[in-house]
Amino acid sequence: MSAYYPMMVNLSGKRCVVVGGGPVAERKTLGLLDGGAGALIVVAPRATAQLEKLAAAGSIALRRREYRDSDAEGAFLLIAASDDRALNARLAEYAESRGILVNTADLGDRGSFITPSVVRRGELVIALTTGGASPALTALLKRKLDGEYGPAYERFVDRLHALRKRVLAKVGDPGLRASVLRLAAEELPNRETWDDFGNAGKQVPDELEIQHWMIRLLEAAERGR
Ligand SMILES: C[C@@]1(CC(=O)O)c2cc3[nH]c(cc4nc(cc5[nH]c(cc(n2)[C@H]1CCC(=O)O)[C@@](C)(CC(=O)O)[C@@H]5CCC(=O)O)C(CC(=O)O)=C4CCC(=O)O)c(CCC(=O)O)c3CC(=O)O
Ligand SMILES: NC(=O)C1=CN([C@@H]2O[C@H](COP(=O)(O)OP(=O)(O)OC[C@H]3O[C@@H](n4cnc5c(N)ncnc54)[C@H](O)[C@@H]3O)[C@@H](O)[C@H]2O)C=CC1
Repeated sequence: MSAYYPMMVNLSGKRCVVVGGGPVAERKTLGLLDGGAGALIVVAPRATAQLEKLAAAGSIALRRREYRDSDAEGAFLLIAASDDRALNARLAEYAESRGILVNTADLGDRGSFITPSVVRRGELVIALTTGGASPALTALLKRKLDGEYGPAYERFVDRLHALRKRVLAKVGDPGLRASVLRLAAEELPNRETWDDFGNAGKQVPDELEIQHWMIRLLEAAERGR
């Protein structure tokens, strides 16, 4: 059993390469795009319709042929998702020897990282894994979290972010600052208000609304001292 260290990696401007073009490669490719991968190359003689669509839209560069080592040149990250076990094993070794982060879809702990399940709500990212013990459980828990943390969280986190910037600029006392920001986070959207909140669209938080929120929270924090 391996122990894993979770990180959130910034992929903007980083070259990422996926080897394979089946449903698994497709899922990993979509995950990389959601994660902001800059230059994304997919290499496979056969690719799913969705991967072909992404190529036609210019979101990925699809090389419709077998993998060659030159494909991995300059890569920051590589995903070995072909159905050729020997190739995936060789890719893991090749990438590791060159300091390229590598994931193997069929040989979990042979790579340098594994891919978690992810629920995204704007800047809120919930990632989970069983470390290879049960990907089926990972997928099940993701569906539960997806229901638990609805679309309203995106706007809520946007507003928390705007509030935090304002509080950091305006409130000098670090203790008071922390109290205000903790109180704000405790105002989680609840099930009754979800729909209103979520359906209000992805508005940019209103300056005045944030200012009023900060004043209300400051008063509550002062009262709590
Ligand atoms: C080690 C790891 C390496 C890696 O891929 O990074 C790995 C390995 C393998 N998966 C296999 C099978 C399945 N994988 C899924 C689903 C997912 N697998 C994912 C990750 C991981 N899979 C990493 C561990 C993560 C963890 O444990 O938490 C998810 C979370 C993320 C993603 O892939 O993007 C994604 C859910 C996405 C979502 O829904 O959000 C399902 C369920 C389904 O399809 O519904 C099944 C069938 C049921 C079952 O087997 O449990 C097999 C056997 C293949 C075979 O039989 O040939 C191997 C090979 C092996 O065990 O070594
Ligand atoms: N990690 C995970 O979540 C899961 C992993 N798997 C494993 O992932 C592997 C891939 O699964 P699928 O996408 O369903 O397979 P698939 O058989 O649908 O697709 C395999 C892809 O690999 C490509 N390929 C084969 N040889 C290649 C080469 N030399 N160079 C470049 N591409 C090549 C094929 O053209 C095809 O696009 C399977 O071997 C399976 O063991 C399966 C299910 C889940």
